[in-house]
Amino acid sequence: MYEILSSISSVMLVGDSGVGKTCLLVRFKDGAFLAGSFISTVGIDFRNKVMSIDAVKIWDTAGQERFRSVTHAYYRDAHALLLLYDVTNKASFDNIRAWLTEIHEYAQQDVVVMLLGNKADSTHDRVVKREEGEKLAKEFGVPFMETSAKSGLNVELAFTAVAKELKHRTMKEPDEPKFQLQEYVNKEVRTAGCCRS
Ligand SMILES: Nc1nc2c(ncn2[C@@H]2O[C@H](COP(=O)(O)OP(=O)(O)OP(=O)(O)O)[C@@H](O)[C@H]2O)c(=O)[nH]1
Repeated sequence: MYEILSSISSVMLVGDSGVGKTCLLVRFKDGAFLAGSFISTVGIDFRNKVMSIDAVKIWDTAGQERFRSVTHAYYRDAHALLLLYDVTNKASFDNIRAWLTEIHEYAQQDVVVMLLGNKADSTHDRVVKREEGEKLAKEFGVPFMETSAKSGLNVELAFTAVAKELKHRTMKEPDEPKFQLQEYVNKEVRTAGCCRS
């Protein structure tokens, strides 16, 4: 147990309140969707999961502004950040720039950041196109995919991709080629409505 915990990667979920951070974590950890009433995270919470690639400790942060000072303290210990917006909420997408500024301010310089457009199952309520997410991610040089905590779309992939990147960084032989995170994501990603199993 100690060995697992000593090599554990720390992944933090960040983004506006209500974008689905807790649901994404629960979907990944337990394979279930938290339907029903929305209970906002207070401060910070975490769960551990042992994946085939590595063990990860996932920090679920509160999106509400009033808890921001609590979460700032945890940024520097994060190896990877999954930054979420909600495809049905334009403001959460517009706030991504502010989140990235905050990440640059508080997180480690070499932190792995991945942008996730969550709630991709909500076709009727969608207000942010996948292309807009792709464009923003390209602008900031971060990998991107859409996810759904409800359907499970790309949830495992989001965590697997960052875990692979982190593992590669620590285990890499000097002459080994760099792991191409975006290429891996592009190859593995599924789009909403797609029926591949
Ligand atoms: N349709 C749909 N609804 C989702 C999805 N993920 C989360 N939700 C719903 O969105 C609401 C907010 O989800 P949470 O996971 O609590 O949001 P959060 O980002 O953790 O919010 P804070 O804790 O306040 O920061 C809940 O009502 C969820 O049921 C998704 O992928 N699809």
